Amino acid sequence: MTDAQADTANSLPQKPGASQPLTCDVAVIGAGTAGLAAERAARANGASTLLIDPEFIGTLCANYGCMPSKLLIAAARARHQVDQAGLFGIDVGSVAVDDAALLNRVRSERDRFAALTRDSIETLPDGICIKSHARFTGPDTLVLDDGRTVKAGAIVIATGSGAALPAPFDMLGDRALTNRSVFEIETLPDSLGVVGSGSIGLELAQAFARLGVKVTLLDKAERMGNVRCARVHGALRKIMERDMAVHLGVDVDAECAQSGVRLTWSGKETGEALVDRVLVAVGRPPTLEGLWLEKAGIACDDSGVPCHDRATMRCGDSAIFLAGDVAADFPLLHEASHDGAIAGRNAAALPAEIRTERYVSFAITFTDPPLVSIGKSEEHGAVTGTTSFDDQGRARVEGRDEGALTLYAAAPHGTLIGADLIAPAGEHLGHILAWAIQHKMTATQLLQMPFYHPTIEEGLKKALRTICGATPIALPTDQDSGTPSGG
Ligand SMILES: Cc1cc2nc3c(=O)[nH]c(=O)nc-3n(C[C@H](O)[C@H](O)[C@H](O)COP(=O)(O)OP(=O)(O)OC[C@H]3O[C@@H](n4cnc5c(N)ncnc54)[C@H](O)[C@@H]3O)c2cc1C
Ligand SMILES: NC(=O)c1ccc[n+]([C@@H]2O[C@H](COP(=O)([O-])OP(=O)(O)OC[C@H]3O[C@@H](n4cnc5c(N)ncnc54)[C@H](O)[C@@H]3O)[C@@H](O)[C@H]2O)c1
Repeated sequence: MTDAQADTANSLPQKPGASQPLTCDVAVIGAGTAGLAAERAARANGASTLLIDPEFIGTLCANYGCMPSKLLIAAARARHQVDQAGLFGIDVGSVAVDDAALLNRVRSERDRFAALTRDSIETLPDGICIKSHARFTGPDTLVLDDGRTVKAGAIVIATGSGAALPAPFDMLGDRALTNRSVFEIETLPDSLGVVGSGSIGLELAQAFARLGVKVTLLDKAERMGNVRCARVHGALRKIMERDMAVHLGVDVDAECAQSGVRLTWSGKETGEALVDRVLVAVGRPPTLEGLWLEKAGIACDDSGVPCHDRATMRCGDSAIFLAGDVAADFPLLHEASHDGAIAGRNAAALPAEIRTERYVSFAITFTDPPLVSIGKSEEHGAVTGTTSFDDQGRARVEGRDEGALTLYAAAPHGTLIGADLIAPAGEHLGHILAWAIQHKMTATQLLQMPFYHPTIEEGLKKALRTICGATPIALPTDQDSGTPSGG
């Protein structure tokens, strides 16, 4: 325990009756997506539960994450479609964005989603929710803000993650935005620096740019979005650069200047830009501080995250489990909710162990077109098949003919193991491929499925045929090997 933590421990107020510990089979720390799922699963499996959270404001997803970001992206898409109308011979005249109306819709819909999440918390049985932080005082005991203690048969840590705000961005005051403040702005800035081209940076940089903001996107890495395939990254870069300036492989410095921020960068290139605000999207470390984990008696990895088994979410042979972003495995919504279900079920079942096979890894970044990464890649000794959407039939019809796809398959049978793509309807192609990969389908088996014409899905055929051609398994012989117009 640090001195500061010891001080906090000593100063925790004592509630009358604090000497009587609260007891339960499973205590869950954090009422976000993962924690709510863990509590539900533990209770459904017969455990008595306590759910501890200092706020109970609903989830990160609803308040500051998935939902407000998709609402802003939806507004940007509406504006972009209007901008594209000329391609189809439709003259819409001049376009004006009403900042206040646009941002109010983002916030009011966001508030509605958050209220729905809070409503679901309201329906939990009486006595389960405790409004407090929780800190470990031992492997099976917690202390609350008011000094009460909790003794639990098992404990699930589901405390999520928080936006990193490293130097020099921490000195910019409210000129630096993170995912918590960016949806609160009253007007769109004229210019915006976006530092970090992970999912948050890519999605919001493109949305703001398409709403008319002059965006400069910077990353210390040479590839945006951690994209594995050079072809797909090339297509992503071309798409992003259409709307903004992109500088990769650079160290970024920032200082307050005039009423905005001066950004300077060096490395692969040097440059500077004066921007109104900076969105800092350089990662989200797990929320572990203040949990007094050192008292929990569990081993942690080099970055301080408790070592855990993804099949059970259990930390070693302790009665402590992880769920959601705090586990730092795949900080995504569907994984947080799956983690929670697995952790809650196993926590209730202790000492029995129920192992779950995890989903194939699957991430969609909601750029336009969407960027998708699934499963394993070439690095794992795969056969590859590629497709370009630059002249694909249906994509061309829609005026959305850009993008690239790389499929990875294992020799000798052409079993699909992964994919990288940026493509129109990418989120739907991604689901088809993720489901096929999860079911261990081969390229031949997927080719034996009906493909409607003309669709974006037809774009998959070329990549699948290349993989079939590279394996001893022949192309399906009862099928036409030609390509329909634009297919
Ligand atoms: C801008 C943005 C966009 C995103 N978009 C997507 C998307 O489109 N698709 C997708 O799949 N994922 C997306 N994500 C990721 C997704 O939102 C997260 O993976 C998911 O919400 C994590 O859920 P969680 O339960 O782990 O965390 P949270 O929902 O943050 O829950 C953690 C809870 O722990 C509580 N807590 C913290 N410390 C303590 C303590 N000491 N004691 C008690 N309680 C504590 C907090 O109050 C909080 O309620 C996005 C994230 C961001 C930031
Ligand atoms: N559509 C989605 O599913 C979605 C959307 C948004 C966020 N998320 C989740 O939220 C998580 C966090 O998102 P994120 O975009 O903040 O993090 P990230 O880890 O995905 O990307 C961070 C980026 O910042 C760069 N970076 C780090 N430090 C830097 C520095 N000092 N200067 C310049 N660049 C720097 C990194 O190279 C990296 O490209 C993601 O991992 C993702 O799981 C998901």
